Amino acid sequence: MRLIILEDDDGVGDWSAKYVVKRINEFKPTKDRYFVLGLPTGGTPLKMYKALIQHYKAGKVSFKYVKTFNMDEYVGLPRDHPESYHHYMFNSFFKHIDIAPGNVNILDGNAPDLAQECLDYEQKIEEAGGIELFIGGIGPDGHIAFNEPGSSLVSKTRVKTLNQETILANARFFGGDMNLVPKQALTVGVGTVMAAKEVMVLITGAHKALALSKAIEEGINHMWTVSALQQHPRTIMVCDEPATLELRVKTVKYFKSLWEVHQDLTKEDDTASTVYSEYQIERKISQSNE
Ligand SMILES: N[C@@H]1[C@@H](O)[C@H](O)[C@@H](COP(=O)(O)O)O[C@@H]1O
Repeated sequence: MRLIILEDDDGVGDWSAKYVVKRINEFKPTKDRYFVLGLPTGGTPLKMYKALIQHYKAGKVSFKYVKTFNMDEYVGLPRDHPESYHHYMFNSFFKHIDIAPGNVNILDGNAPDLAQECLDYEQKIEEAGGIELFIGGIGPDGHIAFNEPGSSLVSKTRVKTLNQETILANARFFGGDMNLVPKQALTVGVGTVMAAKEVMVLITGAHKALALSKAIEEGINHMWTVSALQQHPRTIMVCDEPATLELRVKTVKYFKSLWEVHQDLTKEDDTASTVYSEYQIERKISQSNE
């Protein structure tokens, strides 16, 4: 597992966006070979989405051959509700980039048969060839997606009842009123995230410090579901300084000593630059046709 420690949440947004750009460009997606990206919601990834939009506008990346799968969605919240994850994703990211709507996948929390919706979602991920890079966020109780404490670590996409802590944490998005937060959600499972080829988790703020320490310094435990990632061969945790408050000094020192190596992870190589220019050419052609 890698732990990238940045000064603040701006640093986390910038670093993670650069990493996504690099991974997509290195993959060189085409119409016959899509890059499959797993995406989170919440306050934490907003800066990454902003930075990705800037990279897209600067012609550094295209999402034309990218398929996305979101982690979760509330049950029973209308799709156009300002706090639905459909609404969040469209407004914070999708409407600003060149992704085709048909390549966006978000669980439908209003589906007539929720269990079937979850089975179909797993099927769609499989048909897309599996997730290349799953980006996630965590709750202060260490849940990944909506895999609350006690969730099975091999779980797949399913309906989950949210616990009090999550409802309380998310009440800030519903005018501070816990009663307005949906009590259930559809979520990919821990096993769904584990099946991705690579996972990147974004963690910012002192309120996530205990969860981060449980995730990396203690054993795998279903009460801190993000800790399952210790068994994933390719995981990157990207955090800010406040999130490291509960870590041991030697843990922080160790990961900081790898800074040079970590910086290299976002550097584009020569081949990737060639891909940029292909995108740029394509963009120029389509702009001149507009
Ligand atoms: N289901 C979402 C998670 O997917 C998200 O990671 C978490 C953290 O959100 P925030 O980034 O706002 O702290 O919130 C919710 O519980």
